[in-house]
Amino acid sequence: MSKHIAILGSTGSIGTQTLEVVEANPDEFIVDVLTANNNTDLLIKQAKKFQPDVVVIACEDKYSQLSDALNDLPIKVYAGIDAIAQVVQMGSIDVVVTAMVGYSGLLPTINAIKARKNIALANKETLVVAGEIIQKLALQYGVSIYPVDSEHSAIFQCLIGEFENSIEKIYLTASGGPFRGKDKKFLEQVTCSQALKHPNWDMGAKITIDSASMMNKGFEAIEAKWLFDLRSDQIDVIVHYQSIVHSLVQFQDGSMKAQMGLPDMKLPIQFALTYPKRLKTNFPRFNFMDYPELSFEPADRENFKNLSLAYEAMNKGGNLPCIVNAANEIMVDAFLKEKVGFLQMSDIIESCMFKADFIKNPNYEDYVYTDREVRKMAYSML
Ligand SMILES: NC(=O)C1=CN([C@@H]2O[C@H](COP(=O)(O)OP(=O)(O)OC[C@H]3O[C@@H](n4cnc5c(N)ncnc54)[C@H](OP(=O)(O)O)[C@@H]3O)[C@@H](O)[C@H]2O)C=CC1
Ligand SMILES: CC(=O)[C@@H](O)[C@H](O)COP(=O)(O)O
Ligand SMILES: [Mn+2]
Repeated sequence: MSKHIAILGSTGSIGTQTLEVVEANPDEFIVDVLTANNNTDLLIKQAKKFQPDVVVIACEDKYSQLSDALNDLPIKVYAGIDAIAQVVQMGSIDVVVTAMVGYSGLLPTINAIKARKNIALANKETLVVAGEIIQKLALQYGVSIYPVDSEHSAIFQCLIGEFENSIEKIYLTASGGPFRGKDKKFLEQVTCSQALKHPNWDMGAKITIDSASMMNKGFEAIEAKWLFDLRSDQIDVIVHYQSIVHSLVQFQDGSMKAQMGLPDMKLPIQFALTYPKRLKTNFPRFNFMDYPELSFEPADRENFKNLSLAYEAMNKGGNLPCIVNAANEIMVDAFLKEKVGFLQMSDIIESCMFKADFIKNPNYEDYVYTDREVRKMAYSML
């Protein structure tokens, strides 16, 4: 039977690759919902091709352009962020792919879980901000959260067939980004266009900057804590610049399992949608002779302070990861607009961690409050 899917953020890097997976497997999937923020042109093309029941554009000014373009088709058109948070509850949907970027993914994910939809989770910020709430809800509503992020998909794949939680530790691999091996003197001068050149992955702008600053790996550590129920001392980061080993699990008997392959998000996306089934693909295969050496080195937490800040937030818990996320979203946006330097991003995030109200046991409203206040605070420090 075909799976009915909703893709939140269908016009982005993960969203478009999800649609490539759908197109290659027409018997497996039916697209019920597509959403975007602003990009009406692409959303219209996708709607005409995949004929979903519903499309939503977050930016309300774009509503008439979208609805005019689709008015001869049996597609319902809505606009606004509230509409995105509502459509995930549609009865027909089996799985929601959270491919929106940033904090905007949180409420739709909560609503989808409460409507008993399984989640293919790309939006790591959801777990960074509110991992505890998400995991509690998933348990309460009997929902599965399948990781899309390549490292977490790797760990998930390594855990198949392991029936007891016998994980000693996991190693998240990091490419090191475009500035691997560089010192503070160099990092002080780097530009936005240099930071946007990821060595191995073609991704949206926000995660590409996070990879360059190593905040991405810090967020992935927090994401792993919640997905796999680990303590922070069980989560290590190792730099592996080729991005072939996507992550490793070390078990209590000393055995280690890794998942490998060429860097291509279509595999983790597809597996998140088909688990436990593996579909035949024509994705390019890894050839050992193209990579006679794979290298591993420790992460540089001195020059890339964001990694330490994220671990500090994970260790202290409460709303501190939410504080880091909100400050980071403002900083990445400012860096992309050339309003802040590369190293200043970490300094301002650290100041926000120090100054913002700490809440030990936050509820959803506390996260909303924290996100709003820290955005203002970070913005005022630019
Ligand atoms: N790209 C990758 O390879 C990977 C991405 N991820 C994670 O997946 C998520 C998506 O990343 P990526 O695809 O790279 O991002 P992109 O920037 O490429 O795409 C983001 C998508 O979300 C939409 N969007 C952006 N802001 C909002 C908003 N406020 N409300 C509603 N929709 C919004 C965009 O619409 P529009 O096009 O109209 O702006 C677009 O469809 C992130 O959380 C990222 O960390 C994880 C692992 C790998
Ligand atoms: C593809 C993916 O999962 C990204 O999160 C990737 O891991 C980013 O690369 P870095 O290892 O440089 O952060
Ligand atoms: Mn990743």
